[in-house]
Amino acid sequence: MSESIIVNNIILLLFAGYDTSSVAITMVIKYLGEFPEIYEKVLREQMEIASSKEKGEFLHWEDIQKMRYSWNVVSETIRLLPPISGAFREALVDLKFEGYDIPKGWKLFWNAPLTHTDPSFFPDDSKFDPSRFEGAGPIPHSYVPFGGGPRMCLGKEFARLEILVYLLNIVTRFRWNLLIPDEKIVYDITPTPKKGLPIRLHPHNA
Ligand code: HEM
Repeated sequence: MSESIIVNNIILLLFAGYDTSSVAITMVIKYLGEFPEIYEKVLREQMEIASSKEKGEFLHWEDIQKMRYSWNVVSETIRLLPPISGAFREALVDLKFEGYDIPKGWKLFWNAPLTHTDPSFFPDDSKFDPSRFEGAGPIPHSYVPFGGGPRMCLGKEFARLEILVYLLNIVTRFRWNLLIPDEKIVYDITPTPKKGLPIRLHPHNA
């Protein structure tokens, strides 16, 4: 393997493993700032888990499994603002799709934001509604923030762990408000708040 391929793989791993989760956390902060009633539900769930711990006791795997509502909120966040907008696949055979002929060997880009806002899968698609993920949740391949198939994100469970642990730590300490309500989000590879999403933190015990 050439040095440039090794360097490229390392850079990709750093991006895949760091920017994606940090963008997801940023967007959760945005939505929780926008929807105080959803923040309250997350706080209640996280407080229940935090208060079941002795002082200084670490979180356990079972605690993460109890963060169901919180994960539904994260899932809805990355439905509306997926950290990665898609990836490439190669057509292994000639195929037809929606009236288009796609020859074998062509490269295709599957698009997460478009898939996630298809109203036949997600009625009232622009509404932030974590209850979409209750029960069986969306049908397979209609929800693809981590991709799908054999090349699906291999860091998904690690990402879930770090996002939920972060959420517990911030929500049990602070409320916050967004200093620029309706701040524009642009896709600059990943979704990026135009002005850096400034917030004001309010400690619970102030
Ligand atoms: C919210 C966080 C994350 C999101 C939304 C995300 C999303 C994705 C997506 C969409 C793909 C392409 C999958 C496909 O083509 O089907 C991918 C691939 C990948 N992700 Fe993630 N990812 C996240 C976190 C992570 C983390 C934390 C790591 C590593 C610690 C990681 C490592 C990778 C790697 C190595 C691949 C390439 C897998 C392959 O080609 O076989 N990701 N990710």
